[in-house]
Amino acid sequence: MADKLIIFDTTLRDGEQSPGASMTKDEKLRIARQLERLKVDVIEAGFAASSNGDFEAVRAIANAIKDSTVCSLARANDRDISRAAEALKGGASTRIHLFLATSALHMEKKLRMTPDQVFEQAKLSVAFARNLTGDVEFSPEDGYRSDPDFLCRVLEAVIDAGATTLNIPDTVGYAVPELYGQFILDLRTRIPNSDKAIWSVHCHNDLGMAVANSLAGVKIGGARQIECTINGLGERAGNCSLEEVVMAVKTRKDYFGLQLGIDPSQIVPASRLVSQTTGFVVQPNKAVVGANAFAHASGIHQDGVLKARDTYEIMRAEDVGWSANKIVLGKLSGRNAFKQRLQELGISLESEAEVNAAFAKFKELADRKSDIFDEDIVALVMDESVTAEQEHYRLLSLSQRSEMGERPFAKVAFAAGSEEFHTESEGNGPVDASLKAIESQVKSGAEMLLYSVNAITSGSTESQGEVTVRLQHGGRVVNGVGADPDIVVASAKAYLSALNKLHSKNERVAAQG
Ligand SMILES: CC(=O)SCCNC(=O)CCNC(=O)[C@H](O)C(C)(C)COP(=O)(O)OP(=O)(O)OC[C@H]1O[C@@H](n2cnc3c(N)ncnc32)[C@H](O)[C@@H]1OP(=O)(O)O
Ligand SMILES: CC(C)C(=O)C(=O)O
Repeated sequence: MADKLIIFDTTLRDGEQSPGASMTKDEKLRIARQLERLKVDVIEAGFAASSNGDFEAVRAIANAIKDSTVCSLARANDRDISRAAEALKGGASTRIHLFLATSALHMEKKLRMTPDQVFEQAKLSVAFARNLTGDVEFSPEDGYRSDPDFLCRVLEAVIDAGATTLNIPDTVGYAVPELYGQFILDLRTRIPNSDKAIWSVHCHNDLGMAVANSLAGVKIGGARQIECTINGLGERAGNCSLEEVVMAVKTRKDYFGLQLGIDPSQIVPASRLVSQTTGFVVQPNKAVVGANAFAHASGIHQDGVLKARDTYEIMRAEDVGWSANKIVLGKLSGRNAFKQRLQELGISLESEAEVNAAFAKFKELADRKSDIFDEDIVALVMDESVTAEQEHYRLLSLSQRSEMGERPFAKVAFAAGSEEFHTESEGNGPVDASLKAIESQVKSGAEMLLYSVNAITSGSTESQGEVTVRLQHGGRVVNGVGADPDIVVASAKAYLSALNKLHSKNERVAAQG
């Protein structure tokens, strides 16, 4: 491939350095297999010398993975390097990744070494690793904050010692794109043997610029490997997001002009797997993999996307592994999106006036309910409202008892026309007991399709609760809504409200017949 960008995934090493993201061997193996399906070029599987568990994880991944290079991190000392080599032994394609800090701050305060000692140790450890494998990456840790003259000296020496990839980390996320890109370019220009190695970027997201910096390292600096993680997982604020750099390079091929080996349709499955494994939720507005990345909630955008998708989408949801883009109906939606959804649901209304009436009801509902499901729309168009005077069933009183370890119990009094009913039942919970008590008298035979609770006044446990109950009977679907600060009372009201709608339809049908 002419000008290929190598994707080096470090979810299993730097990603695992996120507090709370540690993974077992089996979890790492599962993710490695998904990374192989995603066709990443290099999988950094762990830091073999860090623990027996990580050693075993690197070993298992090196044995299982055939299509990606498997890599282990190691400090610049013989023990770490030997452990990495041992864990990687037998792998189809493997790499040892050595690091040693080169910034004045790290050398003096952390390593407590002089620059000359660091220079020697870098050279010796690369040479040692090169005796064990043909693929050696060297990272001058905190490289971006290092003195460029010293860095050039070290990098030139490690290339001579056999390093095949030079990775320039912005370890603390201090870089800005133009400066980082120029930094890489300057190093490449100044070092005489720079073309003997592949140049790589590794950026952290402390200032939210990891992706921008990595792309500048490629575009301005001429790097041909990006180190990144799924969902941007990583130490502190994380690393460069794989999904974002990959889709940026693919979508803006006109600008970057680079080839990638990645199969983008595996991006969303990889994101989900990493999120489920680590318990790190992906924010809804996260680029590419967030739940809202291909969702449209406002009428003007929905209208545009329905007419021509590219009015508001620069990539196809299906291309990155979503099943489709989403038109999310809600209070900001317009008539065109609503009509389209009716069509998809197989509902054809007779006239524009009927569509308008249904749309008005839909807007009213959407003002009260944040999530509008397809079933809400079906209920809405099949439903007919019942005025207070037409109400057949009315709640009179409700009491319930629920104690830990005992089966909940409810007593309900309600009116049906001019009659009063006093009824009681047990149930799985107080709501179930109350609805069973009502049903034991009404005997509607209706099937409950949905029960949902929303807080109308938000933000605290003092909120008014709104319950929606959807019932189906005799081919009809109705929604009943009830509100009350007590969720059990709101549920009984919603149930009776749905029964009222079924009752009023039955009455009308009987009157017509
Ligand atoms: C920028 C990065 O992300 S680097 C990778 C960071 N990842 C991790 O640290 C996760 C895995 N780490 C570990 O499990 C442990 O820290 C180990 C096993 C590596 C080391 O544990 P310990 O031997 O107990 O040492 P500890 O972590 O307390 O201190 C690190 C030591 O390594 C030295 N060191 C740090 N970097 C390097 C390096 N690149 N090469 C050689 N020595 C190094 C430090 O100077 C310190 O040495 P000292 O003990 O003589 O002061
Ligand atoms: C080991 C190196 C590449 C690293 O993770 C960093 O410097 O952030």
